Amino acid sequence: MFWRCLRMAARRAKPPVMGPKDIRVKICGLSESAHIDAAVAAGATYVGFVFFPKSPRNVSIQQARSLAAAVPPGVAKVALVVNADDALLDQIVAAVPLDMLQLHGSETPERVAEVKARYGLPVMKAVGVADESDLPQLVEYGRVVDQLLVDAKPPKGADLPGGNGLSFDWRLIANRRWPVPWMLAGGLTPENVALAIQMTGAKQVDVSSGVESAPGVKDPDLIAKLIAAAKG
Ligand SMILES: O=C(O)c1ccccc1NCC(=O)[C@H](O)[C@H](O)COP(=O)(O)O
Repeated sequence: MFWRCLRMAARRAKPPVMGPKDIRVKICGLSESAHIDAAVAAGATYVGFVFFPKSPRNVSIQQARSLAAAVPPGVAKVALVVNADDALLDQIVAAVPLDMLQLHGSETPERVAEVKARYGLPVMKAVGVADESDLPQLVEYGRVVDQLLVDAKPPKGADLPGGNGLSFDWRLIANRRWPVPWMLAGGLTPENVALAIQMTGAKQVDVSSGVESAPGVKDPDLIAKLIAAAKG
């Protein structure tokens, strides 16, 4: 009896531990259903569609609509936009069944709040990090968003505000925490993702060019390798 009570107390005292397999992965910039299938089969939690004409990963609203139909329940469909106005967002949200909006431009906290209220969808805001001075923005946006995307800051004059395959110094965010869930992004690959998770404590990662064989061309093997490496 004594030992049974002791065992039960020990079990109760154990805090729930998040194992490496619980790491959530978002594969961003998908434009072919075979690649969505590969991401889903490998255990992706989120798939992202890019609506940004300058991007090699850009999809039309009709394309995204049919890609979204191939995503099984339980995998979140994310629309990525850059400084989109209401007219564009209205069209995307009306046509594509979505679980989240990702704002990847210079949207202000006020605009983020407006988008959240207008569409009633969870909003993730990307914040570019290059050095210590970029960190206060994460606190500011953390007050209005549902999730933060902690991404590498694009180089000056870059065509794309994200998806550049560049990392930032992960030591900058080691042991930092924000009041909302967050994803680590920027230059993650099957080779470095485990170290990035270990150094930053990220529980979610977002990857685009690190699982491509050429800009905009996803590689199913790299998708599987990346997700396996992230989940330990
Ligand atoms: O991926 C794009 O082409 C893109 C275009 C415009 C804005 C954002 C874009 N990508 C944002 C993402 O969510 C990427 O997954 C994130 O920046 C990481 O990219 P990468 O370093 O290529 O893994």
